[in-house]
Amino acid sequence: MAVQINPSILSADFSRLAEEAKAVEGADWLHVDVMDNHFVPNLTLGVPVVESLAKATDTPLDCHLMIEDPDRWAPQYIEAGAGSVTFHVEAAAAPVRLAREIRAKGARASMALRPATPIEPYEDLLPELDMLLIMTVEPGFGGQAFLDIMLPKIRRTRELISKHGLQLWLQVDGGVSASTIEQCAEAGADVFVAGSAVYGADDPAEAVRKLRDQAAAVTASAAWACGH
Ligand SMILES: O=C(CO)[C@H](O)[C@H](O)COP(=O)(O)O
Ligand SMILES: [Fe+2]
Repeated sequence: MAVQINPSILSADFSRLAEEAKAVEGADWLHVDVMDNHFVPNLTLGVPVVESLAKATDTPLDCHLMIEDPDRWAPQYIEAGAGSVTFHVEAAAAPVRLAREIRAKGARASMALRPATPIEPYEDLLPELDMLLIMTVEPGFGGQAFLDIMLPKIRRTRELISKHGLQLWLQVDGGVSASTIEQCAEAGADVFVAGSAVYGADDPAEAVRKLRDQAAAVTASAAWACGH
């Protein structure tokens, strides 16, 4: 699979969401951070905004649910138009059932790990997923510094994906920029969320293209990507 860049609208101007979504058309997915002020100490947007965004852009929506009780809420985001739904394993009561339900409703099922959550206990769940998200900041806010202590976890996860011959995508989110994307790609990530690095740029669409070129150049010669 080619590398993918998913701009995060968390760093966009929320009073102009439709325009901001259009400004990154050409990106692979639009990353939508849903926060409930319980799972994380911040509040963003919910189902009605996702429904409006889905109508305002042709870019598919990658909804990152940083909420309690995703088992209850995830299906509503699919009905609102999300093409991919990520729940946090720390918040899910029944992650296998939830992943199966997301897939059954026609969306891509994705599971996220906070920085302190290891991948190893979840090895057997990987075939149930279309994407795994490794957070490279503590979830809750855009514009934080990239946690390079997450690089070994990205590497170990890529090894597990290869060991089981899986096709799932490996996404990183938090502090991804021109200075950090190459390390993530080298470690094995192939889907990159970028908020401030895209919406903080003068030309967001150009920022997406540059990040994609940078990641693709690394992936082309990365050991993990041979035959990818
Ligand atoms: O999930 C998130 C924060 O919890 C955001 O997707 C992430 O922080 C993107 O912003 P930036 O690229 O500026 O770090
Ligand atoms: Fe996110």
